[in-house]
Amino acid sequence: MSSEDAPHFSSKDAVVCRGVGKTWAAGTKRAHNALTDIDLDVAPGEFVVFLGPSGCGKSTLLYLIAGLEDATEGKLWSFGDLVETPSPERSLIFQETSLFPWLTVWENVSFGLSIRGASKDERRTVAAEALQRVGLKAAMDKRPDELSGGMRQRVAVARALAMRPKVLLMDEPFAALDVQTRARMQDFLLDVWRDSAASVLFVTHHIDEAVALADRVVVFTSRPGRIKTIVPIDMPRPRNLFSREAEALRIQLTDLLRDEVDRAFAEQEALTATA
Ligand SMILES: Nc1ncnc2c1ncn2[C@@H]1O[C@H](COP(=O)(O)OP(=O)(O)OP(=O)(O)O)[C@@H](O)[C@H]1O
Repeated sequence: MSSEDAPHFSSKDAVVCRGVGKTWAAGTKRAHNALTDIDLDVAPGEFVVFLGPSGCGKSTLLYLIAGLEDATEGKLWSFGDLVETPSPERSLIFQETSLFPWLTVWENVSFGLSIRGASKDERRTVAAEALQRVGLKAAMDKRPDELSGGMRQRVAVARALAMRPKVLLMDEPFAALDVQTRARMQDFLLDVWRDSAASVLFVTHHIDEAVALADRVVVFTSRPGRIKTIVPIDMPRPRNLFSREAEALRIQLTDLLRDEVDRAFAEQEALTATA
C-alpha cells in the first residue's frame, strides 16, 4: 500500500476521506451517483455511526473504506496509507453472517489466518483468544448451525478481531436480530470495542442504536448521499437511554432524518413512475 502526500490531516487518523464519491456503473447508461463530496476524519478508537435514509450510500462508503470498491471521486487514507485494496487492518462485518457451515467455530474464526499461512496451533490459540473476548470460548468446537443468530454474529465479530483490525466496519450487523438480543449485542460490542482500541464505523437505520453506541453520528442526505451534519454524543457510558439527554438526541436525530427520508421516498416514487 502506498503513502500519498496528504498534508491536511494527521497520519494517525484511522480513516480520512477527502472529496469522496462513488458513481456505480460509471461511464455507462446505468450510471448513478450514490455518494458525493464526503469529507470525514475518524480518530483512532472512535465509535462513529452512519445514519441516513435507505439507499443514501452508507454501505457504499463502508465498502470504499474497506477497499473493496474504488471511489470515483476523491481519496481515502487509513493511518496515513492510501486505501487502494482491502487490508486485514480494516475488517468488515455484514448483516448476514457468512460463516462456513462445514467448519467449526474456531476454524471459521481463524480462516483469515490460514490464508496467511499460520500453523494450526497458532490459529487455534488466536481463535481461542478472540472467542474468549466475545464470550464464546466454550463453543469453539461447535458448528455454526448449532448456534443462535446472536451467537453467530458474535462469532463474526471474533473472526474480525482475530485479524487484529485497527478499524472495524459494521454494516447493520444486528439488523436481523430481535430487539432484546440486539440490545445485548450493543452492550457486548461496547465492551469489545473498549478492549480492542479499534475505531468502529457502524451503519444503522435505528436512531436508538445510534444514541446507544456513537461518539459521533454522521447523518447523510438522501441520494446522492452527502454528509448533512455530524452530531457528537458526549453522554458518559454506560448510557442511560431513558434520560432527558438521550430523549433530546433522539428528537434531534429524528428531525434531521425526516426531511431526507421524505425526499428519498419522493425520488423512489418518481423513479418507479418513469420505469
Ligand atoms: N454493487 C452495486 N452496483 C450498483 N449499484 C449499487 C451497488 N451497491 C449499491 N448500489 C446502489 O447505490 C445506492 C446506495 O446503496 P447503499 O447500499 O450504499 O445505500 P445504503 O444507504 O446503505 O442503503 P440501505 O440503508 O437501504 O442499506 C443505491 O441506489 C444502490 O442501489
